[in-house]
Formats: sequence, structure tokens, C-alpha cells
Amino acid sequence: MSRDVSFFDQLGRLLSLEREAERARSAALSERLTLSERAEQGLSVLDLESIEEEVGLGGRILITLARADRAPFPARIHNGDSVAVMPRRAEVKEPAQALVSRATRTRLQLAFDRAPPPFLHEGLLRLDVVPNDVTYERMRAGLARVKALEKGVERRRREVLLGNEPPRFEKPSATPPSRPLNPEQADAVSRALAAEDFFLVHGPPGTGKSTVLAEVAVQAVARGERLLCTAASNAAVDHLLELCLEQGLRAIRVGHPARVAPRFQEHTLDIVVEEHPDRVLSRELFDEAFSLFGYARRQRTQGRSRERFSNARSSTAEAKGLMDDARALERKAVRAVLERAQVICVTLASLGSGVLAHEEFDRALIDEATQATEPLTLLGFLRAPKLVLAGDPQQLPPTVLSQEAAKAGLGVSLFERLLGDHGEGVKRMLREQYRMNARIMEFPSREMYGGELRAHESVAGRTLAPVLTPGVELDAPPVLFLDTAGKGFEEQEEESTHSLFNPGEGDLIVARVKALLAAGLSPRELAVIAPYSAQAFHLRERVETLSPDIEVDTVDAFQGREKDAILVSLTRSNADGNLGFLTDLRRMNVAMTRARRHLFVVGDSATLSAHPFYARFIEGTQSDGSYRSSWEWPEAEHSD
Ligand SMILES: Nc1ncnc2c1ncn2[C@@H]1O[C@H](COP(=O)(O)OP(=O)(O)OP(=O)(O)O)[C@@H](O)[C@H]1O
Repeated sequence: MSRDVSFFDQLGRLLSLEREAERARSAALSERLTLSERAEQGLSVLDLESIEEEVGLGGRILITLARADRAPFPARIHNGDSVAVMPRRAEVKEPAQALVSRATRTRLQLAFDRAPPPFLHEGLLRLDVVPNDVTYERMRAGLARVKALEKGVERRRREVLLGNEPPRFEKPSATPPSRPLNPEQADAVSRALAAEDFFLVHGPPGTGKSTVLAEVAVQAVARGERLLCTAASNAAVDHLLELCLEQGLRAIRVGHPARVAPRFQEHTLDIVVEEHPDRVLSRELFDEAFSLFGYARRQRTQGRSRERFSNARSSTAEAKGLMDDARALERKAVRAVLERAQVICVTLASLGSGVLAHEEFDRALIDEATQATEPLTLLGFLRAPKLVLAGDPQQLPPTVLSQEAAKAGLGVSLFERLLGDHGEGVKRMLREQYRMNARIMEFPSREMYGGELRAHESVAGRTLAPVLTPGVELDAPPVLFLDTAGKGFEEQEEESTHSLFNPGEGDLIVARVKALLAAGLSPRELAVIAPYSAQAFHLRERVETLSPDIEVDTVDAFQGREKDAILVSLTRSNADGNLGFLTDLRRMNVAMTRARRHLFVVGDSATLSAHPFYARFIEGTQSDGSYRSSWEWPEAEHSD
């Protein structure tokens, strides 16, 4: 399909729609809620005071807040959230913006990039969790830059991107891989390395698409290339970082330490920079500046005299000068660390952050590329002449709030669009999977991947028995469908969110959790997932009391993860055969491909059979002994 550059303007318009939708949602929420309701929902915290101040990594100012009565916070505030802080009662023009760097039950440590305004130290405060606009600005600027690629090679890149010119490939070289790869993986690696523009790695669940990217990284670094490893989510970037480190590459993780998993913090730019001699020096200067700021504050607050004010003014000026020197030294240290790295790992959204503003790479590897919108992925495109995108268009697409924007194209990832524009020749599908028992794999393989998946011999026969207490008897075949038809377990709607839940299915899930734990399954190897957030929420409340280590979440949140046993509550049960967004089969594909040894699905066949996909799934379980009716299900009696 041929396009002209107005395509990027169209994407810009869709971004505006999406931003409006996000604003409208948060405005509707604020409007509906009084301040105390906001506080109850965990969107605001009131009556805070600052109780500690220190200088943290990268010269950030860390201020710890606690409630004046030291009461615990609601559970909603997480590390990495953006927040705005303002006086509890007075009006201020500009609330102070910060990120939550450590959230505990009674304390919130906030990281400020600049010295926060004085009101933070004066009296009671209010904190609001705020949606973050920065990424929109970066995507918009990115679109403008791509559109403006006019000259020579750059123009050609843009034309390939638009689907007007074919991508080019060098002759693949036959470098032996650094680890054993299956034939499709080896082919994907060599074609990705041969790509002069881009290549797509299609990785169905558990087929090692991250492994392929890591191998591309090893070989590209061996050729002397400088690499960018990126993805939309922090978890995916952390995973790439882990694989690169395992391969012995010098990789640096750029990102706010609050958003990086704790075990990778020692590889974050902020922490590595701490060791650099220039940074040691800058720390001393920051300390000095802070004591001067403190002195100035005391001078100002201890009474009014001309001398005190003038002392305060000159100390503040001196402190500001020291801060400037300290920052310059710190920038030098950062440059030195980045230059030494072979691989930089960072989320797409953080690529636009100050420290990386001028970094260029030889190649960008983008994981989970089918979960990122095109404008977001283009931020990676802008940093490297060659791209490798890994993803799976049969799993969930990017989350887009505005239905209109999603339909008009924002819901289509760059991966999918390039595949549509250039055809199958620009992609390699991986076919051997290293996660699921063959029976668990069979149905999604047939429905979503043309029956082409293979289970590697190390996983094909895996069952639950070896991870349970020896000798325990439990009815747990690889796939088990528990049918609630005729039980009257109707779905219900939660008033405040309009999301659905189903207490009857909840009872059966809770009973299954108890049975699996009693049989000796580790709670860390068990997860409960539901398509609807209300069902996930209700289940979490009940399952958490059985063990805090069992994860309970929505299907969408569980994409990319795996566990030995996965329990799925399909939730829908109504007289009209209405399946809502269960008809997005990509969501079901994700739900059904998370389990290694045991996939337990509860649902109402009378409702589900209205859709041929579910009808075929249920028939399959009936024909091979994986079907149970809840009328004759022993655990149903122990569900309280
Ligand atoms: N050729 C191989 N031989 C043996 N094991 C492999 C091979 N390739 C991948 N694996 C294993 O398969 C598992 C999944 O690999 P990886 O995390 O790369 O998959 P993925 O496709 O990115 O997964 P997901 O679907 O969760 O995104 C890992 O445990 C990995 O070590």
C-alpha cells in the first residue's frame, strides 16, 4: 500500500483523540468524586507532612512524606507513579511534580528533579496521583521528525516506513550462534542481522523471541555495533537487560530507579554513575549546596533583619552556583558511563529523557512491539537506522482508550502495519515453544497459529504431578474446563466501574486454589486471571487471604508472564449469549497460553457456546476427558 507523509499527521490526530480520551476519563473520575472520595479511592492523599529530606541518586531530592496521624495509605500508590504535591488548604499556582521512589504502608518517598518549593516544608500537604503528559509530547515531536526526514538516505528510510519502497537485506552471514538455537530462531537471527532497514520476529507464546533478540545483540556487538534494547514496558526492558547481561554484554539500564525491578538496580545508569570519580566529586558539591540552602532557609525564618536577608540571598546564590558545577560534573560522569556501554536498555517513552537526548545507535531491538502504538515505536525508529521488532500480532494489541482512535489505526502496532504493507517476506515466525505442555498448546496453536506450533520435548509432557507433594491425588490434567451451565451463576455489574464479576465462578476458583495449595503447589507457581478487572479485584480480595504470593490479575496485565498453574475465570454468564470483549480472541489466546503444566478454565458453556471459538474449545475438552461439570465437581462443596 502506498502512503504519503500525511499519514503521520493522521497519527498525530489520533494521538490527540487518545489524549482527550485520557483527560476526559480522569476528569470524569475527579468530577464524580469529592476530595474525600478521591482520598478513599487512593487518587489523593490528604494531611501529609514531610518528615525527611536527603539527596538521592543523580542529585534528585528525596523527600519522605507521612500522614500527620501516621495512618497507613491506601494501596493504590505505587513506586514510579507521577504525583503532584500542594498545600492541603492554600491554593498554589503550580503544584510540585515528583515521582514516587519508595511507597511503604505509612511513608511515601518522593523524588524531585529540582529543589521543591518551600511549601513542602511548611504545614500539611495534599498529594494527587496525576496522569503523565510527557510521553504524548515526545510522540508528537517524534512524528514531526519522522515526517521531516527528507534528504537522501533518510528519505529512503521514511519511504520504507511508509510502505512505498521495499526493505533491503544484505547477504546473511553464517556466524555460529553463541547458544543452541532451533532452526527458525537461527534463521530469524541471521535475517535480522542482514536487515538494512527492519525485520520482524513473530514469536508466539514461549517461543523465545527475547532469546532471539539477545542473540542478535551478541552478534551485533561482536561486529562492533552500538545497540538500543527497548520496549513499551519496564518489565520487557528489564527482561532484555537480563538476557544481555547473561550473555556477558556491557549493558546499562536507563530509567528512573523507582521503575526498574530491584534486582537490576545495580545496572541502572544512576547507580553505575555513582561510582564514577566525577560523580563522587559532584556529590560533595551537592551536599555543600544543600547545607547552604538550609542555612539560607534558617536565616529567612529566624526573624526579619536586613543582614539575615542579605545572608540568605548570598548563600542561595552560592548554593545555586555549586549546584550548577555539580550538575556539569555529573553530566560528564553520565557521558563516560554511556560511552562505555555496548547496549543501552530503556523504555520507548524514556528514550526522550534528557540523558539520552543525543544518543544514536547502530541498531534498535524492540521487544513486545505488537503491544506498542506506532507513534511510540517510532521513537525507537528515530534512534537507529536498522530495526528488529519482535512481537506477536495474535496477542493483545496496544491499549488505546479512545475507541475512535483505535478503530482509525492507533490500535495497529508498527509491527502489524509493516507486515501488512510489506508482506510475509519481512518476518520470521518462531514455531517451537518452551513453555506449555503439548495439550495446553494444541488449542491455541490450531486456532491462532494455523496449527504450526511445536512443543519442545523438554516441555511437551510436563504435568503438575512432579511439582506437588509426592503421592497426592489430584484431578489436574493439563487442561481442565469446569462448566457452570445451569448453576445460575449469573454475571453481575459493578456499579462504580461497570466492570463485570461473577461470585459463583469466584467460589469455584477459590476452592481450586485451596485444593492446589493443599496438594503442595507453591503459591508462587499459581496465578488467577480474569478478563474483567472487577472479577480480578473480587478474586484478589479472597485469594490474598489464602496466600499473598498468589498473583491475581487481569489477562491484559498478565501478558508476557507464565506460571505452572493458571486458573482462568471467564466471568460471562447471561441468557443472551453476550460475550463482550471475550470475542477479542487475542485476549483469550493470552489467557490460554500462560500455563506450563495446568490450565484450569471456569465458564458457562451455555453462554460461551454462542461463539464458535469457545464452542470448539469446549468440544475439545469433552472429547479428550478434560471436561468437568460443576454439578459433579467435588471441590464445589468446599468453596466457602
Ligand atoms: N533454542 C532454545 N532451546 C532451549 N530453550 C530455549 C530456546 N529458546 C528459548 N528457550 C527458553 O524458552 C523460554 C522462553 O524464552 P523467551 O523468554 O525468550 O520467550 P518469549 O517468546 O520472549 O516469551 P513470551 O511469550 O513470554 O514473550 C526461556 O526459558 C528460554 O530460555
